[in-house]
Amino acid sequence: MDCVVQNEIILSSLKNSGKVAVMASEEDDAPVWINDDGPFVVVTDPLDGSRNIDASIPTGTIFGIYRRLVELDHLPQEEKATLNSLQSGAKLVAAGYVLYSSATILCTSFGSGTHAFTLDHSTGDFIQTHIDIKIPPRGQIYSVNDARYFDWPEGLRQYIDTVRQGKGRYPKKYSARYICSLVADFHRTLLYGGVAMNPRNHLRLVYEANPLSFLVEQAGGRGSDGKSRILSMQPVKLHQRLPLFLGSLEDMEELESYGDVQQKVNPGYEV
Ligand SMILES: O=P(O)(O)OC[C@H]1O[C@](O)(COP(=O)(O)O)[C@@H](O)[C@@H]1O
Repeated sequence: MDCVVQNEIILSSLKNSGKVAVMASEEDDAPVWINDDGPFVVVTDPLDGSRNIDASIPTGTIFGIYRRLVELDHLPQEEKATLNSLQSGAKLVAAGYVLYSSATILCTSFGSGTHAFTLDHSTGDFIQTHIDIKIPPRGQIYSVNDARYFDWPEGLRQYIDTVRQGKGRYPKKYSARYICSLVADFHRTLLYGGVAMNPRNHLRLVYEANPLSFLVEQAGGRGSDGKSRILSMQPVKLHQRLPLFLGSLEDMEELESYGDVQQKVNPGYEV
């Protein structure tokens, strides 16, 4: 499986559903208009963490669902496809991800809690295994690529140095976990608590940050760019990138209290 094939599979399923007006994918430069009468708009990162595939490290699919904006129906196709896909995360009606790991897990929210389902390979059904997930208010894990430590701003360095030593608001030493596969790092954070972050302008607002922020908020946590709530942002470009911090409420509050946590230096690491 690769990103291109996965993108095609998702597009073809959405076409067959008859329910989708437009699909915007991280893999495509522009959104694809599917059906004038489709009530929904789908944004997706079809295969996140794809650099991990050859090493059999977990990967995932992320998606968000909006209603089609009928007031835009009169516009040319290209324009309405883009504007429908640029809705603020506050307007999501559903979001989710599929984690491909030791189990295949579909985690989703329709706006009343976050729930997870595990694939039963013998029947092909997804069985509800995690009802109304609540992220612990405080975790003891931080998840970040800390090879970038010397490119971080002072606030972020101080935060990590502090929790590592157990000198923060929670008087225990934190542990580091970083799979470098956003869905997997997020899934662990949702279940165990703590904070998962990528402080540089790397992850996408539309395809990654909004859907995962919706899920974490529905589970009682917070998604921010280090300063502001992700779901309150108005995307201006489809492939807009930003720093992303997702996690337990208390950990997020503590992290944001350091103020200066967004990495400004972004040399474009080639790994
Ligand atoms: O190189 P970094 O900053 O650690 O970024 C790793 C992150 O990038 C991703 O691989 C996504 O990047 P791509 O969209 O370029 O594949 C995430 O899965 C992962 O969390």
